[in-house]
Amino acid sequence: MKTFFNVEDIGNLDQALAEAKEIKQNRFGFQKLGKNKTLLMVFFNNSLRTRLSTQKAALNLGMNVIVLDVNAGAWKLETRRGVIMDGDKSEHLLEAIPVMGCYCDLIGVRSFAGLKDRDYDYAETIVNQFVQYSGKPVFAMETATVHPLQAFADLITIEEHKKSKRPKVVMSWAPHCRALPQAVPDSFAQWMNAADVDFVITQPKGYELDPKFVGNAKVEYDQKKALEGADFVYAKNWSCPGVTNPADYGKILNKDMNWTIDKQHMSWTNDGYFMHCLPVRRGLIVTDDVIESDHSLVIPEAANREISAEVVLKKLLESL
Ligand SMILES: NCCC[C@H](NC(=O)CCC(=O)O)C(=O)O
Ligand SMILES: NC(=O)OP(=O)(O)O
Repeated sequence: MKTFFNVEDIGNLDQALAEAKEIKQNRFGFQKLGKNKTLLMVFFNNSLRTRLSTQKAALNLGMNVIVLDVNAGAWKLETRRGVIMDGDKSEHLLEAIPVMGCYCDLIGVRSFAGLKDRDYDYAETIVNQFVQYSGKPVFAMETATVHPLQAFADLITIEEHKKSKRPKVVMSWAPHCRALPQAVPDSFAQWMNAADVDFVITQPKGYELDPKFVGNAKVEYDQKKALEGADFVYAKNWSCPGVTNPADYGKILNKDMNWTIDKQHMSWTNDGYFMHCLPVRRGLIVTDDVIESDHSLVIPEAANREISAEVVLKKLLESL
């Protein structure tokens, strides 16, 4: 595996899940693979889980790890080409990327959508420059449109908790006070479409995700109908993806608190589990009683981030 952005990159999904199970039982079994290899993690945005779990996974594999927080100590980076750099940006991304590539063997990049220019975000402009100019394998730690380490960890968690061969998984939009990217729901949809689950997306009108991620998923605008019989409820906010109206890209169109996942919402499910990638805003996305209940999987999901990252790093190391 030379890059990790989409579900296809991991190869056969059943095999990847089997590998995750094996690694979970023996996380230090491949220490030789990472010896004298360096992972560079580049963060343009905040992180708790991705930062810690990916670093832990690399250490499990015997790797060395360097972390760069671009906004805390590095030179401010210019990303546009053809500009006179007489502002506050001291260095161009086109020099910074190959320089970063000199010091490592693998690069993880976190660079969220700016939510201002849909074409710029959906072309994955920043991360593709890392792929093109770093000379090293690059993987997503949440980019403008994908967060595959999260989706893979979520799938592992569903596999561990499912009570039927083909569970019903419902991804529900929920309200939020800030405009959030679509990377988490995009990737979750992509991975659920590839997995052996009955997948439904529910959202208010105007929040339709990009068709390339929705694929053949069922879209149900009535949240109650969608949640009926659900085995897993995957809550997430996202801002307007601008599919039906490009001018609305990145906007908050709706803050309807009837979409907040509370006890009543969970009572419509098949004794379902609650899931969220975290960080989560209580009172907006989910109520305290639901996230604290014994049917909340938010901590096991976060724990499985170490496992998804280890499988991915192992595959990238094997291809060096
Ligand atoms: N990596 C997990 C989610 C990251 C991001 N959430 C956020 O920015 C939440 C910030 C806040 O609640 O203020 C998102 O939705 O893509
Ligand atoms: N779920 C997730 O990616 O969390 P962080 O943003 O804290 O890394």
